[in-house]
Amino acid sequence: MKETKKNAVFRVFETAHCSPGRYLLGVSCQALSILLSGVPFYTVYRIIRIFLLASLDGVAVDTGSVWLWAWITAGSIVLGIGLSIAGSFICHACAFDALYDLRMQILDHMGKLNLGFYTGGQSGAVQKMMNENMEKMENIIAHDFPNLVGAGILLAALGVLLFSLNIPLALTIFAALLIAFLIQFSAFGGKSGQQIWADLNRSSTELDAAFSEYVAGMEEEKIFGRPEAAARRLTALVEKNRGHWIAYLKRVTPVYGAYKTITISVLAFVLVAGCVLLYFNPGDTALILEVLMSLIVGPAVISPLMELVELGADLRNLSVRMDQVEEVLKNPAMPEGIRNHAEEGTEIGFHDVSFSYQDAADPLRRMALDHVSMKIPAGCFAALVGPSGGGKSTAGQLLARFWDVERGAITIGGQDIRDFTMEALMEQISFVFQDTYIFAESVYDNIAMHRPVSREAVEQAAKAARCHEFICSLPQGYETRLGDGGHKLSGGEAQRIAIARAILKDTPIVILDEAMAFTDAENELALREGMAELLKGKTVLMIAHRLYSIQDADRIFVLENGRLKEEGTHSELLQADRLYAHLWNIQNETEQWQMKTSGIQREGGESYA
Ligand SMILES: Nc1ncnc2c1ncn2[C@@H]1O[C@H](COP(=O)(O)OP(=O)(O)OP(=O)(O)O)[C@@H](O)[C@H]1O
Repeated sequence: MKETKKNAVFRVFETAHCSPGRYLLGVSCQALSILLSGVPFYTVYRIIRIFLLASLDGVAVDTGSVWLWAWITAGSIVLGIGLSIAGSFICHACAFDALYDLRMQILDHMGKLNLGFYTGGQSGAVQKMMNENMEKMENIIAHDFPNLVGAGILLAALGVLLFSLNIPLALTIFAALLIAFLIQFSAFGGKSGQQIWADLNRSSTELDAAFSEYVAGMEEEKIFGRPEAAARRLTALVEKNRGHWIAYLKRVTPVYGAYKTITISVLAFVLVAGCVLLYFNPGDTALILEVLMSLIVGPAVISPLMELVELGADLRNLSVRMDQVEEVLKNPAMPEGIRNHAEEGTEIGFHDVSFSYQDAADPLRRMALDHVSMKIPAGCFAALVGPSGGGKSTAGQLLARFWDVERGAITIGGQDIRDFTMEALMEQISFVFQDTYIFAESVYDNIAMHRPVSREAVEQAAKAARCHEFICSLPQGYETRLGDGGHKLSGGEAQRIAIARAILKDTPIVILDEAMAFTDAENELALREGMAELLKGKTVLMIAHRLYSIQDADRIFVLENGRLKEEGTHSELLQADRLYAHLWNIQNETEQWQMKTSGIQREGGESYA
């Protein structure tokens, strides 16, 4: 059965917990002010009527009544302005409150989601929603919805007035407008109309995505590919989009022209109908006045009707935006435990852990970790190695609860990590990623990460992470602004900032995921010396590709295709002569080959190394 969704405005207020009563008051004020904007049409008619009747009857004009209607006109205008200001103020306040509450809910909820949410594609959608959608929702709630209600009420009131005045004339006005709107709907209605609209939307989205990719991939395309081929692909999409626009315009333009002409010339329809009525009822003074009234009030119907149609589309828009908000809020929050700290040390245990990124029902499901059991004693320097895609990063991320395991358990100090509060877990773990995010803030803030730490502590951590020197050479030293619009760091420099963060955080467990991937040989050596002292006594899980960098590890775990293949020390694993020994030999051969080739080049005197 098709699910019927509640009105989008109700959904906003239901989700955002903002007073619907206050909003209703604001909308009522706005609606009343719009309704009052119709009053002068009636009062002016009454004034003209007084003058016309006096001149037809040859009597003096009833100036008292004229003044009364004039005062009513002025009063309705002043009251309308007052109500409009009050309504607008209340509706804006409600919209800001509602959106503030929605933003806070989303932020709060995002804080409860597993960290894996941020490594997926959804974070981009959330960014878009927080920036673009919220702004547009404010507009719809503060302006469009009150205007829509006001336009509806005004339309109903004018309808009642016109029908009570003269039914054939009222029917003429509404029939003309109905025909105009039916013509307009015909442009988008029907299978072919909807197809044209859907094709245009699809090709525009496709074009946007292609443009972004074209710009983002320009470097690679120029170096490895053929930029002219990429430009041709883009040109084809531009042509396609142009074709859809032409099809759309061919359909819409004549229809829109007819719609506009009919709505604007509603007066002509009233005039024709009025003349016909007067032809059959010559000398009917009341009828003359009714025709006059219809001529004055008729055009007043057009603008609220147009607003109803246009704002209706905006409301559909609000519904789509609310769907996106609800989509994020629907992501289940990660259940947290109640343990505030680890009492039993920092031994890490993987107990028969299985995990997949795909659902159980997915036919392409592949286990990222498959029945993995590992024990890393407290204070141990452990390494995770193995072929690419073996599950090393996944294992590190599961330990920090980026996701929860599907089977088995991960423990710290014998305690399931799911029993800890997230804060308690994060107090035990530091994570240094291969790709480091640098905030658009000062170097100091990027290392301190908004924690109350002294300048000395930050500098000490930077010294240990071998980044103090390059920081001092920056224009404003530790106050230099980094990130977007600021000083750009190299990959290696950014990674050393991340290591400084971890050193400063000083947690008993440190996970290093290819943390030295961007570090050159000289810096890696210096970094190791600096870190050795700081990692002393800590439980370290190092994920590495370069085996020579972990040969001193107390324990090495070798993962392949999500399975733990072997474990031991470097010499034990070499002796076992299995996967690790094989990988070690390949890396050695590669290095010797590199040394040989650079040697040959040097001998030939043509080396650029
Ligand atoms: N966010 C993700 N969504 C879906 N699949 C993923 C995700 N991250 C990793 N995978 C898949 O899970 C498997 C294990 O990946 P993982 O990154 O843990 O391996 P790895 O050993 O760290 O690889 P590498 O050495 O190349 O970094 C791979 O098949 C990978 O394609």
